[in-house]
Amino acid sequence: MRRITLSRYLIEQQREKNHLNSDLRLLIEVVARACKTISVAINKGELAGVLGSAGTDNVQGEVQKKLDVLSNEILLDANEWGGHLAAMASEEMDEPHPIPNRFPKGEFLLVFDPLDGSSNIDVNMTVGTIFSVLKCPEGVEPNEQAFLQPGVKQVAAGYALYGPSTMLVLTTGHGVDAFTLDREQGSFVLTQKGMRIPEETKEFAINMSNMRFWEAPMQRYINELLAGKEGPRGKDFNMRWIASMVADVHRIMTRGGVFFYPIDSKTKDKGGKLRLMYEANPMSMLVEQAGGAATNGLQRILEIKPEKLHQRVPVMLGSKQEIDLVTSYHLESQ
Ligand SMILES: O=P(O)(O)OC[C@H]1O[C@](O)(COP(=O)(O)O)[C@@H](O)[C@@H]1O
Ligand SMILES: [Mg+2]
Ligand SMILES: [Mg+2]
Repeated sequence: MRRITLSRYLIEQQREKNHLNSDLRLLIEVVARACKTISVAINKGELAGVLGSAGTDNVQGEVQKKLDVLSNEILLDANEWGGHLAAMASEEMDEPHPIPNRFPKGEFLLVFDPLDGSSNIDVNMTVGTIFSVLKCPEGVEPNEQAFLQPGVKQVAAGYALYGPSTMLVLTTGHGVDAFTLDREQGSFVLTQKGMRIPEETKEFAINMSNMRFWEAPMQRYINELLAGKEGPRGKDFNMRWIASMVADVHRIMTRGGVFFYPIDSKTKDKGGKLRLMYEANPMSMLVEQAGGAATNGLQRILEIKPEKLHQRVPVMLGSKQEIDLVTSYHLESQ
């Protein structure tokens, strides 16, 4: 089989298809390299002393794990000096991180959730990194305002999955391709071209322990799934919940399904649990590029105009038929 490394793939995407320019190519290569470094640290686990809490809180008021902080630093260090970025923003930092003056600057803005699924770290379960790329509007300072663009403006998005094997799943707006890390060679190799999410599914992912806190349309939808063959849906559904969005979304990208983090009475004041810029937007771009759908219950996530960097949103994404149905329940109840 012809082995296509990520480097070769990106050069071909640039040269033959004109899907990206050399700065975006460099950016993706650098992010991929940083993800390899994060993967090595996660793989060593306790041996590298990277497990456990860092003893600090992030801007979201969440306890930071050592790996949250380390992954954030790895992504910042790797991306500062290449000349491809104007600034970076991260779930783990209060403010955007401008490129220091000693380095050249570029046209792109990089946004990331350095370590997703933090509660899985200490139990040796799958976690990931999520990233999104925007263009810095011309003549605009790369401050918070520059980042507040709807998800439709993303020029690339992807995630690294640190599971039994490490994978990189990527879109530059022309479908979704997946790469697997060959640890001996140290390179990501193309292993799946054109990932597609089937329109129909019998599998859903949601944290059911929050059911009593959900709003009526979400309760109605899930109750109908739980009613199985005898209920209005006329079929039995299966459930999975890994509590790492990257892992749950990767399963959906691979074999279909739906993922929900709806608004509930516990998170209503904050607007939801998951973050629009770091989690919802990049995942929605990937899901739509693979033929699925992503809404906040009322509208396409990618069309939401962010009001602040750390904004949170309800998230419903995956197989199109299910997302259309659950969205229609929310719209009806308006
Ligand atoms: O613990 P819960 O409520 O099931 O939430 C799990 C969700 O929280 C997250 O872990 C949030 O991400 P972070 O680990 O980056 O904060 C998602 O990956 C996941 O889907
Ligand atoms: Mg996350
Ligand atoms: Mg995180």
